[in-house]
Amino acid sequence: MNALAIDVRGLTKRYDGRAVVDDVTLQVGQGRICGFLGPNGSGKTTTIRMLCGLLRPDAGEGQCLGLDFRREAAAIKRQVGYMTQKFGLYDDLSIRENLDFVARLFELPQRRASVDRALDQLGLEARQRQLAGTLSGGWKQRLALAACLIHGPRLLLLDEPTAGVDPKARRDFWDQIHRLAAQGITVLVSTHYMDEAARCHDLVYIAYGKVLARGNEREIVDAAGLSVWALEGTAEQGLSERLRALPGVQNVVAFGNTLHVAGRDAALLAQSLGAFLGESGVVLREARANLEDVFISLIDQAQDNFGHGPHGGTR
Ligand SMILES: Nc1ncnc2c1ncn2[C@@H]1O[C@H](COP(=O)(O)OP(=O)(O)OP(=O)(O)O)[C@@H](O)[C@H]1O
Repeated sequence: MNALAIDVRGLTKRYDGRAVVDDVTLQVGQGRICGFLGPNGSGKTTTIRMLCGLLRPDAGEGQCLGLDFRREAAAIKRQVGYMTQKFGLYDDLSIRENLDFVARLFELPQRRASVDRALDQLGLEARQRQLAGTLSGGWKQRLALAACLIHGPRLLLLDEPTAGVDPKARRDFWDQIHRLAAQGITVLVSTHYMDEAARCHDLVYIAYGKVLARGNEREIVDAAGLSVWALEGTAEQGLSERLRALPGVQNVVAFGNTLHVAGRDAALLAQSLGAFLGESGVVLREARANLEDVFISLIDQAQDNFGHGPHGGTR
């Protein structure tokens, strides 16, 4: 691995005695794109805010950009671009005015040149006079990214940067992220989109504040040891529930017209499905687990281990 841009251990944050980030270790190599995944309320934003010094951790040690992330938070902030979940720029200022405002906040010595560079980098020159409030979601995200980049950060912390953005704009955004990483900028990006997870070099999956999986896509899928069968082209009512009730079936996920039936005990799963097939006449084929199968299985397991709520979130 390259030099580490993020290297923290034991990161912990408690609210009202409850650890919402619990002993998290995070290492991201310089110039890498690390996807940060997990259900709603799993602790991604809290982790990101601790890394850039906006929130004080209750425990944890380590370095961000070679600086002690607890003691040297001010110096880290100057080298980090943080894109929050919510668009935080001024709707009634133009693109250029917004970028100029951010450049002033950073007290950049050559403000005009910095703004011009950011406009050029993100392809925003032609729209520079347009009011931010009139931009579509995709262009707003582009402007937000330009604002993050204006002070020349070495690390980008992006919190669900493409939520609600259409596929073409998301693809453009990710092409830009890859161009930045190729220049040596490190990116930690939270996302709920599996296609975006697949575009990251490394992934970290967190639930209930704990890291449940890490590695690249292949490593995570292999480590999960999930056996998956695909059932195609059936729209039978209630089939998912019947499959879910079989011994050895951990989860059933619909992908369009295909159902993925997954379990950890391959032999038991095959046996159950074999018996079920005989009855129903349904055709199954063995499939390779994908990231979504694995993450759904991980969150189900996490709910058994330390969750209390119903499926779908940890809040
Ligand atoms: N200031 C706070 N006071 C109390 N609880 C908080 C506070 N901030 C966050 N939490 C709780 O901490 C947990 C983690 O929240 P966080 O926003 O980090 O999750 P997340 O993974 O970013 O979620 P999402 O994907 O929905 O953005 C949640 O249960 C949240 O309600």
